[in-house]
Amino acid sequence: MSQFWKPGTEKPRLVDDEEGGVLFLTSSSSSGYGYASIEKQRQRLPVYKYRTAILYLVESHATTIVVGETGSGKTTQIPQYLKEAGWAEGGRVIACTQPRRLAVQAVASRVAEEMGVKLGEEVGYTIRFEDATNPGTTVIKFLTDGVLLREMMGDPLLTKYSVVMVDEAHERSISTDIVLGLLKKIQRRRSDLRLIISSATIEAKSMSDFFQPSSRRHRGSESVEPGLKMEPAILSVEGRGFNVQIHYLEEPVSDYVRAAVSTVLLIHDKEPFGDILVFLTGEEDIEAAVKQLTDDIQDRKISSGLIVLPLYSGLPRAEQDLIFSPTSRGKRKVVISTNIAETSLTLEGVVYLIDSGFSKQQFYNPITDIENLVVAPISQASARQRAGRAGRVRPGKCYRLYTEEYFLKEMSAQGIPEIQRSNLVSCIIQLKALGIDNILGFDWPASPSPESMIRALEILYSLEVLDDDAKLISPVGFHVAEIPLEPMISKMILSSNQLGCSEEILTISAVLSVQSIWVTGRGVRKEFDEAKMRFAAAEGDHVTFLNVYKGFLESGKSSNWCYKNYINYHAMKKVVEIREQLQRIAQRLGIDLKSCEGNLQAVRKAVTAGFFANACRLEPYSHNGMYKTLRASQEVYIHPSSVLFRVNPKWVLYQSIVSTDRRYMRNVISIEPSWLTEVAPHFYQKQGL
Ligand SMILES: Nc1ncnc2c1ncn2[C@@H]1O[C@H](COP(=O)(O)OP(=O)(O)OP(=O)(O)O)[C@@H](O)[C@H]1O
Repeated sequence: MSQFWKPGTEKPRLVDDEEGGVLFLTSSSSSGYGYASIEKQRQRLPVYKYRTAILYLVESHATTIVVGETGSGKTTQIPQYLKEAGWAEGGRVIACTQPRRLAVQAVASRVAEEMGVKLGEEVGYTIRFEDATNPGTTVIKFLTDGVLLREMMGDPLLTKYSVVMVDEAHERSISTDIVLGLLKKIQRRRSDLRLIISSATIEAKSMSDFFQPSSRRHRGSESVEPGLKMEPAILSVEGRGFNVQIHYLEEPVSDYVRAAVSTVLLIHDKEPFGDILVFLTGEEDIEAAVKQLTDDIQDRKISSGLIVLPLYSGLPRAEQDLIFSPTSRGKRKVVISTNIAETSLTLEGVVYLIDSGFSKQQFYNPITDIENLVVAPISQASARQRAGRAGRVRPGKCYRLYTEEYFLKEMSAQGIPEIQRSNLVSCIIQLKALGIDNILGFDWPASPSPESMIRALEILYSLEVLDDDAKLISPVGFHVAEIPLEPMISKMILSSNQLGCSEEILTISAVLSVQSIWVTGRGVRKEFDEAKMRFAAAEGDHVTFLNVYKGFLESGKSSNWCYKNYINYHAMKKVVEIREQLQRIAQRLGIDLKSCEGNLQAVRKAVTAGFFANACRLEPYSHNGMYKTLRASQEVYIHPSSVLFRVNPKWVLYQSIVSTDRRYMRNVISIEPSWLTEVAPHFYQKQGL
């Protein structure tokens, strides 16, 4: 297929000679970046001209909102300016949050490099399950907003931080929104705490409205510093790194994976060297693109020089890190990614950017309690962030796989905040653990629907982590809140302690935390089904996972073994990683690490103790495998990927639902109905079961 590219109307902003001319590289390899000293590179970033203004505003205002183009230097420079100005003196720490783990690590290592210090000492980072900081020496700390939220459980006023910078605030992840609401609350108690809210595409006005002091807030303030302004300041950083030329399609395409592959080959044929970053939506279409690209290269007998690298959250760390390795001369790297690379990342060699215009997004319906991950159009703000991954160390080109008219007329300016389209169970338990009892009255930057909140409270109540007054029950509620997984999985882990099967349940929890351990896209369906049958357990998917995990360990964690058995090697390595981390947390919570030695009833009961609310019964006389949920009498079916597909036991539990033509249950296990009343008598009444 061919594409018809036309340059977009976004005016190319030419690089000011003085600002960026010297940085222009003729060398295609990333190693060329070393020509200018790091100090010079820092001074050439647009944000440098605003250094004094930023420091003045932070000094004089409780909250400063910084809006600046992608690549202008907000993330890497502002924390350093603050440190240079003394905000890290006296044992205080400067925090900078990011919505994504990958960005946290990448920016922390860049800042450590710029400061000439070892990562993990003066500059450190913390992400879920990984802490690379030194409490004695770290003064600039990058962390996900989810981790900052967890830190608040131990230190509600965040006393060790002098400044918290919430970066990429436009993303409006659930954690970002909760963090913003809580920081506003903390400010009322700590006027010495400074906030910086930054992004390239944030709606500064609405953010500023959110942080306006209310009279109520003033009354509650304790000893406001003299001269400190509580009204937020807004600073707009003008200028960008390098020009990124935007190209749109003349006609829409229906198959964006195919279009992305063709565009990669087109660039490789026609354009000078420079790496390519492609944004697709998820593991399946990324792996499909990797395969198509590899096949096309072979068919066309191109002496390729192309190094194709997938990037998604399900990949183990070592594989993800390959995207940062420098490209050797004569080679071209193609990174095919989900939106985990959308914000804050600088991949030095990237010159060309291909944007499919889609991402996978969560949509939750509180009435049916069904959460769907669907492929949906991105917003203009996301498209700008994606384009901003090029043009960071040299000029770039961005190919949008949609028309300009579509960008201007169909794409929304900003996405819907995650809090308004997600299940709130995890979010509410965290707020409760922080002592926020009046959830409905919480000051949200964007309010979630009352239905979602009520549904989440109901689920937490049924899990027996909240009492009749909707307060966390000690200690179980606090333990569930402490395990960084969805509360139903956490509850299952805690229950495994009494049932003597924590070893097995930790494995199951780790598998439930990755997307899928099966490789479905390869070869013939029949072969895949046969491979799966080698591990299949009559009890269902959870027990099957135990068999796969055992086989993987016995094979010496062999990739070959995975390949032969249609098992996703990357996912299995991730399972091993997550399991190790969960084991440490379980020990900290006093859970005995014990195996039930094949007593599968204990394992199934522990799963029931977490997921009892997702119980379903096969409809009597059903010929097509129709189940009804016990809770809402919803019609559901076992997903074809489950080992219980067509087996249809009478009583089952599921982990999640995916809706396509029907509502399908994923990760299904058979149970005895009597266990429901045994583990959750408060939830199920004996009658009728
Ligand atoms: N790892 C790196 N290698 C080389 N240059 C880098 C690296 N990280 C950052 N830079 C340089 O610093 C510039 C500023 O990056 P920074 O992440 O601070 O920008 P930003 O304004 O926060 O952008 P964004 O909103 O896209 O995150 C980049 O455009 C690039 O020139």
